[in-house]
Amino acid sequence: MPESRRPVAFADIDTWDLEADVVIAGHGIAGVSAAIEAARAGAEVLILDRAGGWGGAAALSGGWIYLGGGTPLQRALGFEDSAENMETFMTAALGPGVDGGKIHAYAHGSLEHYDWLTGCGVVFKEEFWGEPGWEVPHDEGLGYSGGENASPFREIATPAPRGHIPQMTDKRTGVRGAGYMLMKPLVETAETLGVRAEYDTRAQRLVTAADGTVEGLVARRFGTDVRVRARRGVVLATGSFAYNAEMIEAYAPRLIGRPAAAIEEHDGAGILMAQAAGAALAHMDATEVAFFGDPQMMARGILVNGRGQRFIAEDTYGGRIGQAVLIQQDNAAYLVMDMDAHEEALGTETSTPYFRQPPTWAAETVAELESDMGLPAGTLTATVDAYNRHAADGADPVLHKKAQWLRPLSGPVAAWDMRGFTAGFTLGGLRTDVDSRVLHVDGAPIPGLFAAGRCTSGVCAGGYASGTSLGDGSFFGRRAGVSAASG
Ligand SMILES: Cc1cc2nc3c(=O)[nH]c(=O)nc-3n(C[C@H](O)[C@H](O)[C@H](O)COP(=O)(O)OP(=O)(O)OC[C@H]3O[C@@H](n4cnc5c(N)ncnc54)[C@H](O)[C@@H]3O)c2cc1C
Repeated sequence: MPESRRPVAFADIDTWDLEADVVIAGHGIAGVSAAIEAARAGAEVLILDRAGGWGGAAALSGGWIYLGGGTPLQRALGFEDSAENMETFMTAALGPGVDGGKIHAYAHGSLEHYDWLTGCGVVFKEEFWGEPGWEVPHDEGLGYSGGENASPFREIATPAPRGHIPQMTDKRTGVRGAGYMLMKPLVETAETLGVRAEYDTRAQRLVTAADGTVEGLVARRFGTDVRVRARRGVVLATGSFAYNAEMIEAYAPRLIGRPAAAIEEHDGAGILMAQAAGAALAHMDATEVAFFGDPQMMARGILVNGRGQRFIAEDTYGGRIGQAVLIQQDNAAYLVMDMDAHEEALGTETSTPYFRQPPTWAAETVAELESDMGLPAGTLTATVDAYNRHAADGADPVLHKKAQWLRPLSGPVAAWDMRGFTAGFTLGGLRTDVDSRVLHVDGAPIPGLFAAGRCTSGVCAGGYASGTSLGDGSFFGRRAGVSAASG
């Protein structure tokens, strides 16, 4: 029998085990941001987490947080940006079907959000990393993180790097990574404000009054029910459903067997609890998709599909490549490079040296390579012929890779079999308004219920840029805290 998610009737509870004005389920990025703002608004705040401590996926993460509009860091490093420019990029890159109100609020609130983060003690080092990469190799504070400077977005909006990375020392993911360096000052800020936390406490069901108002929740701790009263509001901040196999099958089946950049605690609990109280959902099919390739190599080569054809500008954001491979190319991709390009790539710095594996095939000619790869005769050769003809003129009229990466392939060539090299996490979830109120299927807010982070549908409706999860989790987490505190 699956555990019940149905709301418990408020009238049936006589005694409460824990009590606060605002009760938050989940002590990751959305939860801690909600806690700080609720406490600052004068509420007594209690955070519950099913894990043994704070942090969630956020503390293990790469720490990229999407900020722009001309932040002090962008300006100090010589980059022009505006809220309008940021909004244009986000609308184009994170759709189709973005929530225009959320993107507008996010882009226009970004400067203030930057100040809020640094005011809580988050440090961004004044150094830019401009090479292709998944993460910065050192402690640089700014980088491109969503294909802003690659086709098609560089033609749609003025390119500006918006991936802000909290400074780390002696980088060690999960201990001294940038995600940890984002979470630590926020948690310390919450503690200073008197926010309490209870761990090993798993929120299971909401408690609702007869009129549907959320009055608290029931959690499980070591096999026992814990009844938690929320005098002003409950905030759900429990993360994605990447590790709920049934939900993945139902909503985002391309991710079956390939969860990544998520934690096992992301089992969709917050979504299910709220759904059982009538909450609406949005973009449940949307997924972030990482691609296990080295960006320094990909930019210098060509990526082809199972028909030997190019399908994306190879110098774009790796997450955009991942989505294209998994969703449009049946999870099949091959990287093709000549020897010179390969050697040049190996001479560069990367944060992902483990993606630099030896090639699967190597041959003297493209025709031989094509045959070794089992591609239909004439397909890869036609692709390379066309690529080379235009690359010789410094152009890529097919996919618009930037001129700096264009060079005809010549001499011995090699290919990497990258079929199935994708994994990711879910972006869909509860439908919330710009004030992080959870919306009922009838469109009205559910009284007393708020949510943020990956258990909601945030700024990403389809596309993704690194930093938008920590970004919208913290931005709309804050709003959830303010709304919940105002009762
Ligand atoms: C290796 C890695 C790298 C990443 N890199 C980046 C990056 O650079 N930039 C970026 O934007 N994103 C990145 N992400 C993704 C990002 O970390 C998450 O999407 C983000 O943390 C989601 O925020 P959240 O608050 O919704 O969830 P979390 O930060 O995971 O917090 C959710 C919390 O809820 C708790 N919880 C779950 N269920 C319950 C329950 N029933 N009751 C009580 N508590 C519960 C969990 O234990 C967890 O502590 C990365 C993730 C990983 C793992």
